[in-house]
Amino acid sequence: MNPATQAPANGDPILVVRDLHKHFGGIKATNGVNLEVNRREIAGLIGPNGSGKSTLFSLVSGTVSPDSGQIRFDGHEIAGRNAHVVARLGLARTFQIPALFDNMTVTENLLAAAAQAHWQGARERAAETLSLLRLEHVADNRASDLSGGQQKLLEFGRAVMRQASLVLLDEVTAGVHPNIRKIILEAITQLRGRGITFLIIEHDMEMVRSVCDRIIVMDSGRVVTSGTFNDIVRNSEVMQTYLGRPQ
Ligand SMILES: Nc1ncnc2c1ncn2[C@@H]1O[C@H](COP(=O)(O)OP(=O)(O)OP(=O)(O)O)[C@@H](O)[C@H]1O
Repeated sequence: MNPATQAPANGDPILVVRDLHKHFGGIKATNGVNLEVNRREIAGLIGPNGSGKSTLFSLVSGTVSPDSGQIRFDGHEIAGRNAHVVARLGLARTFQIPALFDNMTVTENLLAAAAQAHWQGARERAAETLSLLRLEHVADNRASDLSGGQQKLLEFGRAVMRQASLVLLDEVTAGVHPNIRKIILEAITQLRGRGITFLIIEHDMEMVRSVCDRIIVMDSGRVVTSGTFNDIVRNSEVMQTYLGRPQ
């Protein structure tokens, strides 16, 4: 059985995005995005390169301000709010290129993430996170000495340390060894069991199939459809849009 189906989403949206626009010069990076993510859902966000997925993450997490539109997170209107405010409300994101403190150890990187959010119980949580992500053996290594895959694990761990209710993962398994990908997939499923919601940008359709309850498809700055993996695969127009262009 697909472990991702053990804790179904309950239909209560934690994130609602309405008519979200952002342009960079003449490029409409998001051009009227509408989407919802339900509590405890693992939602996949797919689409061709340049379709606006990372920009959407930046708009939702507050590192970029929208030109117009609404973003409602856990009952709060957050469009244009500062990233620190959004993080404090319980939203965490990872970046495609891990944003680590290179000269600090793995444990220190985890503790630093907690210091930015919830310090209480941070040492215990760091130990749990090291165990969840099988990073105990490198706990005292500097982040810069880790492999690329381990750095991705640590980036994920830093999001976990923030005790967020919604975690946005930007290609967290891209280019990692299959063993590390398995650790990440198991951790996502386990954390969802504890009530955390995930929105995941992912190009790897096998990863999407194995972990996501629902897939949201973007193209040219808009959401074009959403559905289960089987719905999406059956939709030949979407598959052509997604697979018919260079990735
Ligand atoms: N800071 C920026 N300045 C100028 N253009 C930008 C900026 N950020 C994004 N864009 C442009 O906006 C469009 C959407 O980019 P975005 O990175 O959101 O797409 P994406 O779907 O995440 O792509 P990928 O899968 O390659 O990461 C692209 O044309 C991109 O070049």
